[in-house]
Formats: sequence, structure tokens, C-alpha cells
Amino acid sequence: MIEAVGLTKRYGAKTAVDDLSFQVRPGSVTGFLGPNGSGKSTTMRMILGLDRPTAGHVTIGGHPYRSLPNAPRQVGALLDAKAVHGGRTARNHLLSLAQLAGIPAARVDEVLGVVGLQDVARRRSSGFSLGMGQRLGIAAALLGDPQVLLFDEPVNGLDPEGIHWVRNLMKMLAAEGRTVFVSSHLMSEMALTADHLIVIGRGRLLSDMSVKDFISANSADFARVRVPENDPGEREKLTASLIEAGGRVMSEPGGALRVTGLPLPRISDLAHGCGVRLWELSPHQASLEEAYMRMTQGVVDYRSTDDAKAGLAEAPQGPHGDVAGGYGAEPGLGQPLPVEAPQEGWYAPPPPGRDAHTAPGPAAGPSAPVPAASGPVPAPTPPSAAPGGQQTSEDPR
Ligand SMILES: Nc1ncnc2c1ncn2[C@@H]1O[C@H](COP(=O)(O)OP(=O)(O)OP(=O)(O)O)[C@@H](O)[C@H]1O
Repeated sequence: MIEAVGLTKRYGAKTAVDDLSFQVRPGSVTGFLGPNGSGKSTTMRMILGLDRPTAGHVTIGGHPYRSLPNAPRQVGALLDAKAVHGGRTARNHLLSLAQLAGIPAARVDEVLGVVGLQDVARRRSSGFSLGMGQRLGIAAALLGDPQVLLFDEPVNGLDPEGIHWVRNLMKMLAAEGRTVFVSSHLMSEMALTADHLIVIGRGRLLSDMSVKDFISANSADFARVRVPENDPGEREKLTASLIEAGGRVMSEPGGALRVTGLPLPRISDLAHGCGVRLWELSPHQASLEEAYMRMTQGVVDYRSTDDAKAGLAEAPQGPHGDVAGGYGAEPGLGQPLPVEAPQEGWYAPPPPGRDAHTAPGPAAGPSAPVPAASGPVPAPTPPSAAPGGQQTSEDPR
């Protein structure tokens, strides 16, 4: 088991990881989710003893990584698939790692087979595609047959077949009773791979629950309701009636209303009761991706300007001064609901800029380079001496 208690990492004024406490248990895949720059890699580096926490601590099987006897046999990691000497063949790269960790050479051929690289084992890794590099990094992580495995964005750059393969591999490793901790910024991928989810934003814990609980807490049904566009009065009349009946109503881009808390027949009856014609009344389910976006939107450091999900928040301003963000039967009627915590039945993010946590900072920008590491984790090294040196996550091809 991996256990973090009050884990904190500051780089000067920047707090990359902020008082994080969680447990990663054996026998299941635990997804580690968070937007870019939220502190996932920093957390993994601290677990592996590559970065020293500013406060708090993290242990594997009750010991800090640095005190684990024969650590490479107990813990395997893929942090950066490009942390490879490009002049070496895949086999020689793995052989050198195996020799350092006292792992027999026969295991190298075994893991090359597991990841499907046996036919290119004698090719230099500098000619490898991103996907082949990821497979080589995974082979390195498996080398010591460890009980604890950490993978930082393992499906990066993989084609659908590769993604499917990684997904099954993670599940298989967990089914063997291993502890599998895998980071991603894709909720949809984690929903298919992980049993448990730890979500962070700006270094802080946002959610720690099973995928099953996350789904039941975040994917309630809603109805989409559309009324004739040429009569805003009808829209207002219906909205008032829905709220009065206990529903919660949000504006969607394009003028539709998103209604939660009322079954479809009741919505239809209410519309009929107030004499409003309906052009659409359809059942929908908010996706997990959407729930995740809403959970993390206030803590996104780097935001694209054409974020399709953010568009959901662009509720149209009614010509009669009706609310822009949404209506609610809850406190703050007529006001957009606060977004800091997940709220059942309310899925549309608020308009950009409404959230005090939203950084006005750079629209895009590279994170500070993180030293690379993969495979059986070597004795902790200062960042500048880490294998592969300072590398970026860009595809060099
Ligand atoms: N060595 C460092 N020096 C200064 N700041 C750093 C360093 N390493 C990370 N950071 C900063 O800490 C924050 C967290 O970075 P980290 O790489 O852990 O996030 P991440 O969730 O892994 O992001 P991504 O999904 O983009 O890989 C970022 O703001 C990053 O710029």
C-alpha cells in the first residue's frame, strides 16, 4: 500500500502539492486524475523518493522509498518514457537496468515479450515511435516483478490498440494483487481502467472514492427542454413553473434548458399547465467527463480558449434580463451555484471567470521541466542527474 499523509511540496512560492493525504491499496487500479500542472507527477516523484516533501510524508508498505530494501524489486515506475539512452537497443537498455538492480537477464526477454517488443529488441530506441517508447518504459517498470507499480500517463501517444492493451495490463496486474497507481488527465480513460479514483486540483485533494461511487454521485439524469425560440416569455414562464415544482434549471448554449429533479412526464404536465409549447423534451445523462470537468474547472491552470465544455456555461442572457447562469430551487435562487464542491444534479460549469479560483494567468504554457525516470526506480538521484536528464513531454518525432 502507498500512503501519503499531509504531503506537501513547494518550489519557491509555488505550492505544487498541498497537504495531500490518501491511500493506494493493493488489488485494484487506482486512477490519479487532475488537470495539467495539478501536481500528479510531483506526487509520484515524492512517492519514489526523487523529490523530498516540504512537509508530510509518503510511504510504500510502511517505509519511505529510500529505506526500502531492494526497492527496484518492490516498486516499478514509468514516469517518462523518453528517459532512455537513445543510442542503446531496447534490450540493452533493459539489460543495464536489470544489472543495476540485480535482476537476471532472462527477465529482460520475458518483459520484452510481455510488452510485444521482442521483434525490435535489438533496435536502437532512438528510432522508436512514441507508442513503442511507452511499451519500453512499461517493460522497464515490470522488470523487477514488483508488487507496487506507478505509471504516469501510460497511454500518452498510444493508438487505440495500445490503449486497450495498457488498460488490460493494468487490470491484470491489479488482479494479481499488486498495487497499481496510474495517473491520467482523461476521466473517460480512467472510468474504464480504474477501480478507485483520486482526483486532485492545484495540488489539493478534490475527491477520493471508488469509480462506482463517483459514477453514482456524478451521473444523475437530466432533461433537455426546448421551447419556441421566438418567445422568451414562454421560456421564463416555464422556468418559473419548473422551479416552483422543485426542479433545478440551467441554461444551455443554444437556448435549451437543462432540468434536474423532475421526471419527464412531470415536466410535460407543467409545460401544459402553464400553456407553454415544447419543441424538445429529451432524457440525457451527464457524462463522467463532464462531472470531472466541473469538479476541476476551478483549479485548471492552463485553459484553452475554445474549451467545448466551458461552452456549457455560456448560458444566453435573456432579452428580458433573465438569468445568465441558471436558476435554482436551492438557496441563492437565480444565482449560479457555487462550484468549489461537486453538487448532485447540477452539471453545467459556471461562465468562465465566475470562479474565484480560476487563474487569470497564462492561457497555455509549459510546466517546469520535470526530470525523467522510468523502470525499476534507481537509487534517488538529484534532478539534474536523473536518467535522461531534463526532458520535455513533447513527441520528438
Ligand atoms: N522542479 C520544479 N520547479 C518548479 N516548479 C515545478 C517543478 N516541478 C513541478 N513544478 C510545478 O508544480 C506544479 C505541478 O506540476 P506537476 O508536473 O506535478 O503537475 P502534473 O499534474 O503532473 O501536470 P501534467 O499533467 O501537465 O504532467 C506545476 O505548476 C509545475 O510547474
